[in-house]
Amino acid sequence: MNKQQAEQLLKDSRDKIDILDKQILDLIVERTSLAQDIITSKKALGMDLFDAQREEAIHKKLKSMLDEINIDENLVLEIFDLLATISKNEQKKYL
Ligand SMILES: O=C(O)C(=O)C[C@]1(C(=O)O)C=C[C@@H](O)C=C1
Repeated sequence: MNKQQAEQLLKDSRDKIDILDKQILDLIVERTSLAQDIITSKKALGMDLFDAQREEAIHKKLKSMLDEINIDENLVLEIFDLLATISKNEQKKYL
């Protein structure tokens, strides 16, 4: 690969990352927007905001999906734990 090809490949890759980052952000916003309905339901059902069983089930599901995928499982789980934290912080606004 020559220098020009390498520069083009880097640019193309970064352009794709920019598109994916936008999609990821949109999905985070969409996931977080469910918080109000979730906490409204939980209040009506007398449930706590934190649901350890549900978070454990999400971990289990993710681990199984990551079985065939060669990326760091613990780091991916950390990302999803952060998503749950964002949701919990959002839910707290409606307590
Ligand atoms: O499913 C719920 O009960 C939620 O509140 C959502 C969610 C999540 O973001 O995945 C957040 C907090 C709970 O502890 C469990 C899961």
